[in-house]
Amino acid sequence: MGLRIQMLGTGGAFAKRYFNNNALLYTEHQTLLIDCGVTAPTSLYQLGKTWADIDAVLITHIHADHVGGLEEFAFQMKYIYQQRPVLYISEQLVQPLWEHTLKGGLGQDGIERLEDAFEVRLLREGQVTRIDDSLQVEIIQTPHIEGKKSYSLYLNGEIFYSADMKFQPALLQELVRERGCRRIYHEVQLTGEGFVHTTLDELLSLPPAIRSQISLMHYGDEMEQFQGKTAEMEFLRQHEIYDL
Ligand SMILES: O=c1ccn([C@@H]2O[C@@H]3COP(=O)(O)O[C@H]3[C@H]2O)c(=O)[nH]1
Ligand SMILES: [Zn+2]
Ligand SMILES: [Zn+2]
Repeated sequence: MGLRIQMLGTGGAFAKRYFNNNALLYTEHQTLLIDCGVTAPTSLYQLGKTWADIDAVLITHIHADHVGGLEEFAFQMKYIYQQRPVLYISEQLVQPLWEHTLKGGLGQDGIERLEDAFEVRLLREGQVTRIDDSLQVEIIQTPHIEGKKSYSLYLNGEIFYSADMKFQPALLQELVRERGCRRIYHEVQLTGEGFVHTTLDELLSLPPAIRSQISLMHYGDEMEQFQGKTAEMEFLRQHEIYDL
């Protein structure tokens, strides 16, 4: 069986009808959590899973809807499961994640740096990191917030996972035309200007050949009003399991 994806949540940062946009990626042998936001623990619980079911976590950027659940993850693994979970992360995010996000809560009881709480495995742009026999990942820095680094993921040389990003049509065209991309999981901001996200109108401006590869995630509570208004692009539904 190939790769499968199950969204812990498909919501944007302020969504209340959907959990934070975090994903469980099931390979042959492992479960990888992509981002771990504030609502990840509750969503995991609703799926009847525990942190022990997660083999590794990968962080794309340090907004709370993507990292707000990491303290609980690290503490439960330390105090309940006596394990140090694996964390895949861009080397550029190690320092800001620890100094600006985790240090206040996690800094205790011998935990003085990120590596004391997690087995850190560094990701680097331009490099492909093998997570297991059926999953390789490459990080691609994409524009999101000025001065805050954020990374999209290119999985197995064929699946693009946007994380949070502004519209990058040239990147999407290049991935599809030159790098064999056959599937795109893309964030979408359904209303308002795309200052830090990609708007639905921007995605609708793409050629049908690209739009037909796109599944939509990281959307607001108003999603239901946009059913039938997204051309070939389907909304991912949280907790459903999809073959990649
Ligand atoms: O100019 C603006 C406007 C809105 N915001 C919000 O802050 C949110 C942080 O999480 P997110 O990256 O999922 O989404 C972001 C936006 O919802 C912003 O950062 N800058
Ligand atoms: Zn977000
Ligand atoms: Zn963000």
